[in-house]
Parts: sequence; C-alpha cells; structure tokens
Amino acid sequence: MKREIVQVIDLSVDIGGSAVLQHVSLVVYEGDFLAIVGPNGGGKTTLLRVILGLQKVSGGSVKVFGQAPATVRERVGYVPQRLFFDRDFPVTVQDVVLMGRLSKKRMFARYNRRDLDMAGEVLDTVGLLSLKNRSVGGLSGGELQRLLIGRALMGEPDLLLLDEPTASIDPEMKTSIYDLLNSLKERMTIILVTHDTGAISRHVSRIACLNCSMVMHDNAEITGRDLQQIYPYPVDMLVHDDPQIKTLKKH
Ligand SMILES: Nc1ncnc2c1ncn2[C@@H]1O[C@H](COP(=O)(O)OP(=O)(O)OP(=O)(O)O)[C@@H](O)[C@H]1O
Repeated sequence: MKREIVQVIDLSVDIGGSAVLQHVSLVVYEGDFLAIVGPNGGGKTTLLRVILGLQKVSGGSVKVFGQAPATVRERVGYVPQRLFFDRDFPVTVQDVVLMGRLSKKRMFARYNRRDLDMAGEVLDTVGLLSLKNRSVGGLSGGELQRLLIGRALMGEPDLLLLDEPTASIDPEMKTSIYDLLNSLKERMTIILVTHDTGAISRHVSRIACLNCSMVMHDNAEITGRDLQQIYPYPVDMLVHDDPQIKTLKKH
C-alpha cells in the first residue's frame, strides 16, 4: 500500500473572520502528481501554506509525512507564485540556486564542494547550466520559473509544492516546465496549483477542484460540468487526440 505523504482531514481556515477553506479533506500518496485547480481566491495558496505549516488552521487536522507540517518543512520544497526582486541586483543564476541549500547548512557556513556539485547537477536538470553565471535580471519568465524549481530541488525535497509555475509564460515554455515536472515525479511527490486547466490532465495523476471546499478527481479527468461548478466564468470542453483525455478551456 502506498504511503500517505499529506493527510488533511476536515480542514477549515478562517482569515480575518472569513472562511477561506471549509471542511477540506485530502490524502496525497507517495508518487502522486496532484493538480489543485480553482477560481481566484478559492484558497489554493492557503492550502499550500497549511501544508508548509505557515498558516494557522481553525479546525481539522493536517499531517505531512505523518507529522505536524512545521516539523517536516525541511523535506518539503516550495516554488512560490511570484518572486519579487530587484532586476538590477547583481545575483547570478548559480547564486540563487545555491540559496536553496541554506536550510541544510549551519549559520554562516560556506558552500562546500558538494553544494557546488549539486548546484551544477540541479542546473543541468532544470536546463539552466549554460546560464549559470548569467544575472537573474536577464532571465525570461520561463527561465526564472525553472530557476525557482531548481532552488527548491537543492533542499532535496521528498514533496514538492508549486504555486502556479506556468502563469504568464508562453505555451512552449509551459510544455517544457511540465516535461521537467514529469521527469521529477519519479523522485518525489508533487502538488501543483494551477489555472492551466487546458493542460493538466495530460500530465498529472489526480486533480482536486478547490473553491473553499474540495472535490477530488482520482483519475485526473474533469468534465465541463465539474469546472462549471467551481469557476465563476464559462468554460469550453476540449478533447485532445487521445480520446481518454478531456481538458477544458476558459472563454
Ligand atoms: N493574509 C491574508 N489576509 C487576508 N485575507 C487573505 C490573506 N491570505 C489570503 N486571504 C484571502 O483568502 C482567500 C483565499 O486566498 P488564496 O490566495 O489562498 O486563494 P487562491 O485560490 O490561491 O487565489 P489565486 O488563484 O488568486 O492565487 C482570498 O479571498 C484572499 O483574499
């Protein structure tokens, strides 16, 4: 039987007196590649923050690797939705990826040979090795996302959380990010928050629709009616070459 990596039971979260999540239950198993979709403000980022142990809960229970989330944060890699930084700040691609190693090091310890070797391997994995000395200010949106994934990989996570890694990037770059995640899913469990309803069912193993409460789709198939219930705008059904694969498009 597969190990439970994340177990959420009857979770509720209130923020500023508003119910952001209500009675959400979810189990993520070892090796899952789960997509969480849902409308803006539906609570997707909040759920990731709960799994990271950064968000106080109002009810229910959450375990990650069978423990309280905050105690296992070292085993969880996180790729945030946005990175705010000064594009003129002189920091290289390699510098940023090495920052992902800091949680594993003693305070003020310098990077050692192993860290540098690992940075090279990770940059190779995310396709940025040839740009390692480039200033991050010159990267495209897609390259920056790959760099953030690389930074998360430097912590050698067993669980990788990504918050909209394909937002605002072109379709070709989106495909390359999904290809990268597909290659990573052999090594770690992945939870991906996305609005990319047109692409996910080709790549993920399970889909969760979240709009304050949650509906699971264990076979990674969602129908027009499913999304109509959670998205406030009309959606079209797209059927890809494979008759088994159904995805949806926003008008
Ligand atoms: N720190 C906060 N203070 C006040 N309200 C918050 C805070 N964090 C989240 N919220 C509210 O909680 C709700 C859920 O936010 P969340 O960011 O989890 O949604 P989301 O599904 O990730 O949205 P999006 O797709 O737009 O990123 C929103 O209404 C948001 O305004």
